[in-house]
Amino acid sequence: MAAPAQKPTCKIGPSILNADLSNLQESCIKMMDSGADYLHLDVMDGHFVPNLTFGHPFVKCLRPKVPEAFFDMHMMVSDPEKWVEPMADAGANQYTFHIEATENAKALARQIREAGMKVGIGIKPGTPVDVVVPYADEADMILVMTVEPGFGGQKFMGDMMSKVKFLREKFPDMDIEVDGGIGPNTIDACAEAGANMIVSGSAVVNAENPEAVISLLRGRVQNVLQ
Ligand SMILES: O=C(CO)[C@@H](O)[C@H](O)COP(=O)(O)O
Ligand SMILES: [Fe+2]
Repeated sequence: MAAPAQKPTCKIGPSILNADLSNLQESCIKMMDSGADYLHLDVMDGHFVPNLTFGHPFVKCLRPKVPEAFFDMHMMVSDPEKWVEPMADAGANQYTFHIEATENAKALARQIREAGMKVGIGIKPGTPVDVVVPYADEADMILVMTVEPGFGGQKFMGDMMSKVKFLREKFPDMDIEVDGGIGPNTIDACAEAGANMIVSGSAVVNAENPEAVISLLRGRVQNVLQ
């Protein structure tokens, strides 16, 4: 029997993309100590997006340094099928692939679940939201990108909020994540549209007081969820 549906709760997941890359362990620990609910780890392959970050060997080294953290892998890669088992083995908790990167989203979702991870499905700004609907049953979370994937520190695309609203109306119990350009000035639009998983990179990582920013973001989302 399927588990009973649970109302989505607010979760704040810092992206460490714009942190000091030579000291990611410390940045991750700092984010968790500042009240992060999870860590959003951006994997880029230089092909699906025009930038390179890190892969499963890095995740495997990071895992024991932040053993309690939930790792949400944002896989901006062209062959998402290829890295499922290595990421699971490295200690990833959720594997978010892009719908644009696979020809068989259903099979990929099954592969991820069989590997013991939660399933996230992401859409780029140019992808219509209805593309993801047939796969929603297979997913724990849908990610609506609010910037073109590839780089941190970009400008928030407010016109993506219509996608979030559409998904929230259709799937009241689903985790809906937004990612890109989110901080104190853009959180209200995300919260009002119905997002409950909030990725924030530069606004949190570059803040003098990351704890205060995380708490502000959480407060704004919780106000709407209540
Ligand atoms: O996936 C991406 C970019 O491709 C994001 O996770 C960004 O890294 C978030 O950073 P900010 O836009 O919040 O600075
Ligand atoms: Fe991301």
